[in-house]
Amino acid sequence: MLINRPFTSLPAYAQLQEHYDLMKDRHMRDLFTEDPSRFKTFTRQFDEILLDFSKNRITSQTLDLLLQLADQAGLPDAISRMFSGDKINRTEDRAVLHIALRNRSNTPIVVDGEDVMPGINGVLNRMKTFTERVRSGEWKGYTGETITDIVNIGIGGSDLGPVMVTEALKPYADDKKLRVHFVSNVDGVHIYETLQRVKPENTLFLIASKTFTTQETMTNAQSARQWFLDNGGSESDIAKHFAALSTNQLAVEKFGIDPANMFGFWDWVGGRYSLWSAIGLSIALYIGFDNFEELLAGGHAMDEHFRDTPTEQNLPVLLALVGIWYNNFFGAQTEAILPYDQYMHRFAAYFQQGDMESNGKSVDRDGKPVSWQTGPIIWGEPGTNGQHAFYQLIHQGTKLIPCDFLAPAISQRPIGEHHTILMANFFAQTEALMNGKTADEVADELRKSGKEVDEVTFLTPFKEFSGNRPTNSILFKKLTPRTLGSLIAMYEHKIFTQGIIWDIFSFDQWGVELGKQLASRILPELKDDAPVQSHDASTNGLINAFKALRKD
Ligand SMILES: O=P(O)(O)OC[C@H]1O[C@H](O)[C@@H](O)[C@@H](O)[C@@H]1O
Repeated sequence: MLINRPFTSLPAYAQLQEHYDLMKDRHMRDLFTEDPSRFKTFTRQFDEILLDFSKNRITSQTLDLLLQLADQAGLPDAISRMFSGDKINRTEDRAVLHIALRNRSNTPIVVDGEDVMPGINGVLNRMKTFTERVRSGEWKGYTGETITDIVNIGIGGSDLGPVMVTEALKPYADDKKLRVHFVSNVDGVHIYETLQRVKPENTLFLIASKTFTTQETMTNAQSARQWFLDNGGSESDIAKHFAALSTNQLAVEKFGIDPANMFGFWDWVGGRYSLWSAIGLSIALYIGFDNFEELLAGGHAMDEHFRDTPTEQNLPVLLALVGIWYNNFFGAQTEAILPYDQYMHRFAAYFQQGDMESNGKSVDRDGKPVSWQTGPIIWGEPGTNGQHAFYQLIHQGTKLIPCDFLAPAISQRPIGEHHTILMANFFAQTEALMNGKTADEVADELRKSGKEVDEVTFLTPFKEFSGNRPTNSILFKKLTPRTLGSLIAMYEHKIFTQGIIWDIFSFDQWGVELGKQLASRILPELKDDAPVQSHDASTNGLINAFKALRKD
């Protein structure tokens, strides 16, 4: 059993509340002036990743109290339970072992009396052989031609991870062996547009679904299958063009996919943590198996750091605690993830699911409603695009938005001065958010530019920046597969840590069920034009309006 003590009853919680009263009006500008070694105090290094969390509204005392909070919530024990295969996902009665998928040291991890590592290594070996056969051209389609295009059909965790990683690691696919495409939305537009770009004889479809029952994925998979049959392929050719990534062998066989083309995983892999499993096959095909292994190695290195490093040096724990400070004491509702790397343009979208599906919960581990805030709203876009879109609100709006800035020191595409300019923006933004610009500075500038006294008085409040807006800076050498693996695992463990401290279950996702159930109830009602009356007035009204509108 995990320790579950209501978050607000932890002794450090009350101390942090008192401490918040002392901190809430303190400006980071003053904290930096008072402590010249602040950068040193609040930076940590892991491999080629530097975390600078000095631009936060914290002092050493804040950090001490937050660390006590983690300790009192039983974090060290929770970590060891996860790593040892305990069934910490209680509402689904499952272990949580995405860490086993990337356990490159191969130490046994036992679930229900069985070491899971041989099974994991077996699937990895099959993925490797398959990847090499397809990439080398040895695997032939039904006309004898090689495969040029991979279409991954999946949604949620069976889509977002592979999309994010294949985008982030595009430079590692420079050998242009294969193109990858992703179809997720049940909107027919998505599969239509994708199929426009591929030919049946050169295309390999990966049907990616943990359950193999997800309506969107099954609908898209059936349409892909039909398209294949309508455009030259036959039933007996399916085996050359369809593979399944799933835990559900029966459903895979029922669909008509050769079990030899099925890559399995296990119920202890959560969908949003599954890119490390067979769900990552599109990644391996795209960047090659060696690079996929490097990704796993990076994740594993972060796992060891998370498990073995004292909390005050532990990157995921520190990120989690700083997040809790704003979420639960300053009342911040959201967190922005802002990668200054165009290849990471789906990183925030990926962790939208990672974080919000994990910690978007409102009952504690005893099933009682929580009286404190849990998971934040996660959002973000790559810099510098965000700067010209929504940063105005981050700088001068009424909301406090803690931001993570991420950037590589070395660009994958060093062209002229681009990267230096990009990084100048990165540093300028975090500096501006911290320092702001005082009324005196603004007025002085206006006077120097020749403005009259009245104009200076009028304009000053609009041009003033309060500053004191928190950021973490995460700087790394280069976006290699290994570093990306570590960054992903770092955020995964941040989410885990917060879930433990908030006393919630982070590995189930019951909240996605109701909408699914209702959609399957409504679907038959949409098949004819008869008016419906079985719902509330709004839903009836909308369905009936839709039925009227769709008649041309
Ligand atoms: O891989 P599957 O089973 O198709 O599930 C796809 C997605 O479905 C639901 O939205 C949730 O359960 C997600 O966590 C999951 O990633």
